[in-house]
Amino acid sequence: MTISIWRYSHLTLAISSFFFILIASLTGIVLAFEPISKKLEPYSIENLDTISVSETIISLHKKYDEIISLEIDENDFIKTSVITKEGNNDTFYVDPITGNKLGKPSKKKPIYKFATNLHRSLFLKSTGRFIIGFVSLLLCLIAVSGLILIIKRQGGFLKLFSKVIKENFEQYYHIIIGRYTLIPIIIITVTGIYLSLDKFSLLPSQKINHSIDFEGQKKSTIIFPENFLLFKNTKLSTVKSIEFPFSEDEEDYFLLKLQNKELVIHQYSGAILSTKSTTLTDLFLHWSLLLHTGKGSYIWASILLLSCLGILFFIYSGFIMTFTRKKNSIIPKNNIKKDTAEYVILVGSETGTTYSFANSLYKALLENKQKVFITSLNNYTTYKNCKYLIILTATYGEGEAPINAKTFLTKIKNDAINHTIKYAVVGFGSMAYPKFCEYAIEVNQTLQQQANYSPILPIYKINNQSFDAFKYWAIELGKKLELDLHLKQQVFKVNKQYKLAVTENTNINCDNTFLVHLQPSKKIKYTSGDLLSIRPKEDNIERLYSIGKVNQKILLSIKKHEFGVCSNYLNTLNKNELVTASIKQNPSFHFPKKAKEIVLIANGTGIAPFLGMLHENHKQVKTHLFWGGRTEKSYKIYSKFIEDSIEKKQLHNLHIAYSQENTTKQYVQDIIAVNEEVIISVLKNKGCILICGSVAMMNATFKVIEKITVSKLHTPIDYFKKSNQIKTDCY
Ligand SMILES: Cc1cc2nc3c(=O)[nH]c(=O)nc-3n(C[C@H](O)[C@H](O)[C@H](O)COP(=O)(O)O)c2cc1C
Repeated sequence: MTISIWRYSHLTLAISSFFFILIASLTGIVLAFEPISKKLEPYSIENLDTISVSETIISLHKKYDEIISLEIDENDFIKTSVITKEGNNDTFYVDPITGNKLGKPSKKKPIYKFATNLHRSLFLKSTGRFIIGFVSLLLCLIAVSGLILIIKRQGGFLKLFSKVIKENFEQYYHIIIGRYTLIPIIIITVTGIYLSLDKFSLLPSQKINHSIDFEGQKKSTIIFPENFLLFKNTKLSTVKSIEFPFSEDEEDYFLLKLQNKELVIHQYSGAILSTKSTTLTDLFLHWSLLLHTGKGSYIWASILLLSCLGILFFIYSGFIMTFTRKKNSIIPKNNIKKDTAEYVILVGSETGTTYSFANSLYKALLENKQKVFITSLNNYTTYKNCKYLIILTATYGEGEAPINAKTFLTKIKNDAINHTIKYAVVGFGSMAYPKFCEYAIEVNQTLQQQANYSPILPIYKINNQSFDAFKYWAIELGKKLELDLHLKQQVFKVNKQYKLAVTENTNINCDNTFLVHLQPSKKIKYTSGDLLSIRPKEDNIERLYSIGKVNQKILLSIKKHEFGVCSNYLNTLNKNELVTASIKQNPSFHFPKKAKEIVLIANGTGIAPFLGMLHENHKQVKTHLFWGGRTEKSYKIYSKFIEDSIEKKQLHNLHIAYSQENTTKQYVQDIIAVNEEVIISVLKNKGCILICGSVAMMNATFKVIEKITVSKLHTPIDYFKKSNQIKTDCY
């Protein structure tokens, strides 16, 4: 079964029961406080396993005329009903050793009464009870389908608790909280269903019937109850309740309810007249009540409370995820028939973002007066006049097709075309996954093997939905097609914008690189490794720069590109000029707080976040920096930051590779290979490796590290990536 069937079921169940689940969780939160507050009352009796029923009867008889009943609840409070020496009926919590009255049982507070009624039956009596029971079942199914989704997403049951790749806040915490609340939620729902079945008398009969033969009983000598052997040997910890004989009639008896059985006891001889074990139905009912309500345990009640809060978060995050997916997945309405189109855009998407890219390409082609048809990959069919097939697709699971592309490969393999079609494939994926853009690669390979298909451009892979990268690809496509493809980004959400003043802007060096120092106009939260998002007025396209935090200022290292709108804009800024930008938190690329040894690897401008991290390495954690640049002059621009860190013992080893300095070119991966002992020691000692810079450098570095981990640590590099010991921020 595909992930999407489970996702569909999860979503449908959640939407259909959302309102009732919301009420049940809100009231559940209120009700969870009841057992907690009860537990805080001062009536709990300790060491019930050392006090016998006899001792209790003796002490109560000393103080009161008659005992009617004794009850021990889940909080170890002992409630008794007595007739006092003054002849009055009284019910209170009692101390079994002294017989002293401890306090009166309090009445249920109105808020709890209200919440209980709403929680149990929505104030609708039997109909409400039925709805709530049914909703418990739905919630249980939602939890189970959620579990299956997580297992599928993580790549198997054993990886259930392995690292979750963060796509966005809602998705990430939906999974993280889901993993921890899953078992309590299943317990809440199963016990809820059981309690409902009981209310509708759908459980096997649970009444215990004692049959007592009083005729067969001999007239016995009178023994006082406190001297009954059974009462002497029975400790209060095993007792649920005792009903005392109502009158002196010999046919009136003691009814002793223990945790696992019920006994009828002759009131004069102490003989056991009948014993019946508690039925399984009764036992389950008892446990269902305790587990569903949290009675008797404030730890469990607190877990129930947190689970209800978790459910509220699932409602919120589920809603946001669905809404975003729906908003992203809008395919424009085609205004021509499929067989008229010369351009066909096929989209493979699961959560919808690829559609927004496809839409901007579709609009750009329309603006160029081209005949375009757009649809999803699964809808692929014949296109009579198609000259160009453009495929934009995401990758899911472990390198698999997204939901709306599952049938595409089979279809295209079985479809012979009799005219030439030029094609281009763009893969959307994330480098955080081992099989980066794998499905797009498969699509591209399949097209390569099909007769009559020829590529316009080689496959192009986009990491983390970079619109910049897509725009660049569109320019290349435009050149081939002799069209001006001006893509406009759909902007959904712009983070909070801040004004930053330029405090320093260096001259460009031999590599066209410069440093900008920016001072936020008010206090904002950021750290080295976070990203600064700038949208220049010219094109409003977001550019992301990795931040180094140095002396409470933002340090950016930027390479000026000849036609780069943003890099040229930043390069022309003078001191005190203001830049408008926002911060994108990037917690997966912060300086590790706990690692004992750290390796930082960068090339070119990728060093910027590391300059900040070294500057803030106040604990002087052992740190090695590997940097690759072109020449010694390239290094100059960073030297004062690095030398300062070495002096302050915030950087312990520096390794530099120059690619243009000597006759033999040296790259950062080469100096890593000759310093393999550093990599081994860091990975072995649960240290961390951070890589920042170009994707080409990252891939070359991965190859070298993989060789080291396999040969020296007998572990594939993926293990360290998944355990977060290797982190990247590459572009
Ligand atoms: C559960 C899950 C699995 C993913 N697996 C991969 C993968 O194996 N390879 C990859 O490159 N990207 C993977 N991605 C990233 C998506 O392909 C990427 O975020 C893409 O831009 C999403 O596009 P969409 O919103 O159109 O579905 C995965 C994302 C998720 C949520």
